Amino acid sequence: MSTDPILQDAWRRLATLAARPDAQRIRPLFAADPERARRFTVALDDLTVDFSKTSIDTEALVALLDLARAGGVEGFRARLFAGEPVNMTEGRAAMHMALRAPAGTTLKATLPGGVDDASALALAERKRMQAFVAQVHDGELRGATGQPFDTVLNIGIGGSDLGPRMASEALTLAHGPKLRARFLSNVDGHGFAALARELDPARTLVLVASKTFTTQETATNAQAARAWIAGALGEAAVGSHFAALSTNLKAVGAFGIAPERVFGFRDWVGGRYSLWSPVGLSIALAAGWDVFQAMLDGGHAMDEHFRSADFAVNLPVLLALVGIWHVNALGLRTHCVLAYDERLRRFPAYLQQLEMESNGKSVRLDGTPVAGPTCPVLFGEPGTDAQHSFMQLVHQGTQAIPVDFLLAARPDHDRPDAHLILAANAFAQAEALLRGKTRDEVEAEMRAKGVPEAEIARVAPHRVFSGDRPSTTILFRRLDGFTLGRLIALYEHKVAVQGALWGINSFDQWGVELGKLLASGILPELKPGGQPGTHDGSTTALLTRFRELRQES
Ligand SMILES: O=P(O)(O)OC[C@H]1O[C@](O)(CO)[C@@H](O)[C@@H]1O
Repeated sequence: MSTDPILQDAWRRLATLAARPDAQRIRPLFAADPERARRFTVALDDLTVDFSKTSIDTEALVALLDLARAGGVEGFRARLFAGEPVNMTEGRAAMHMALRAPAGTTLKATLPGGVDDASALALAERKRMQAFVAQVHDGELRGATGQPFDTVLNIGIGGSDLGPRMASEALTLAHGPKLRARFLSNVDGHGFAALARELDPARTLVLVASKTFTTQETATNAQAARAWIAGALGEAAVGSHFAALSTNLKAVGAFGIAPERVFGFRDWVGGRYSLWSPVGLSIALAAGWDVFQAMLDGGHAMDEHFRSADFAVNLPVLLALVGIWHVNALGLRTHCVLAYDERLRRFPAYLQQLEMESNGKSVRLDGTPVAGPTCPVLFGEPGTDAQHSFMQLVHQGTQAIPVDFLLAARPDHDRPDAHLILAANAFAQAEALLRGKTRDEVEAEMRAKGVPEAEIARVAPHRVFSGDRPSTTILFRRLDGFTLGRLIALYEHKVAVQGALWGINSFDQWGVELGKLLASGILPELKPGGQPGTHDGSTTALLTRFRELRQES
């Protein structure tokens, strides 16, 4: 818990406002203020964020903005962009902004061993990537048999998979890819088996994406792909079918990938922020360089906005504060993201890592426990699919779940009727969450249909919607590279602002380590002749049963 009295006051003020009897009501706020929608909507060009369908009123907004100031968000933002080691447990900067900065920018980044000219390094590597992409697209770079590549297979996991997978899908679904992209993340061999059935090794370019190049899943899958290429085309073919995206050039060399096929980056890029780095090569190969560059430009535009806009109109800051209101003031511990856009179907999966790996923490920078909740559990699916699965719970479950709705005004297909149906559903869901349906309305509706009174009494309670369920709508003109870049950077900075306010380090991920360590101990026990180790009773019994089941014919 912070000891700063101004900050403590700011948190207390928020708690007081949240304790008001109507703190979760939203409809009365619209009734009281005809200008509410306008006053609680902020835009950056076409990118429009409407948080009027939350229970944040003027007082709460003032208190939240005060909290942002008292919580040192300005200072944090300055340290972030100055390349200071904001990732204090690893002594590193979080300078992913340098990866999308245009030529002429000077962004530095602290590493454990010194300071990097981050934007210059990023630009140099981007030029190499661009040349590589052009060579693949032009057919200058081909597979060992002389055939041009028709598929890029990205092997990576976590940030080395989720961002590239999400973005390449988002940017190619409308018009088709320049090069088909496939992704292999899970160490489960079924994934590779399915890809090996589908892909032609002679026409597949394999990218091994791993920041550390030590990740077990990626190493296992990369070896499988290597054996697959070598088995089909001969050992000598391997070199022309592989490239690597990593910070660990030594380990890449040991794997046997030639330096000219290695695209590097530095430790000031966190895994979940790496899609802007060479880890995004599959995006550029699939969607084209211009689209990838537009995504970088969009990310940079959001950086500039975040860096310079007053907090009252600063989209990442406001999105962060809306989340703080829900999580800390109102105690809502889940968050749903519904992109009404098939192209963004992997966006919630991507955000799960961005938000939960960044802010799923319970210890403050100074090592003391946090005073309240931090990152909510995030989930989502594309709309309208979500409406036919979990939206029942969002409308009528026992707790309010704040929702982010995302929607493009213009589709990139030629069926405007379908897009209008999609859009109508997005708006209707947000409206239904807000408006709800009273018992009186339900009964009147049933009566008008001639339903008998006994039946009305029996069923009506089940058809009531409480309403006053919060949502934020993010509306934009089109989902192109630029807008996708803006959206991703919007959420990145939102997460960073929340982390700063919670007083935690958003840029490390120690919570993934223990499971990795235990898995490496269990693996030899599972191998033939392996000796059972010391575990809790449940794990010992499960390991025994697993071995028995494997032996049964
Ligand atoms: O790119 P790497 O080093 O293979 O790591 C993959 C992922 O593993 C993690 O370190 C933790 O699971 C993520 O943060 C990262 O994105």
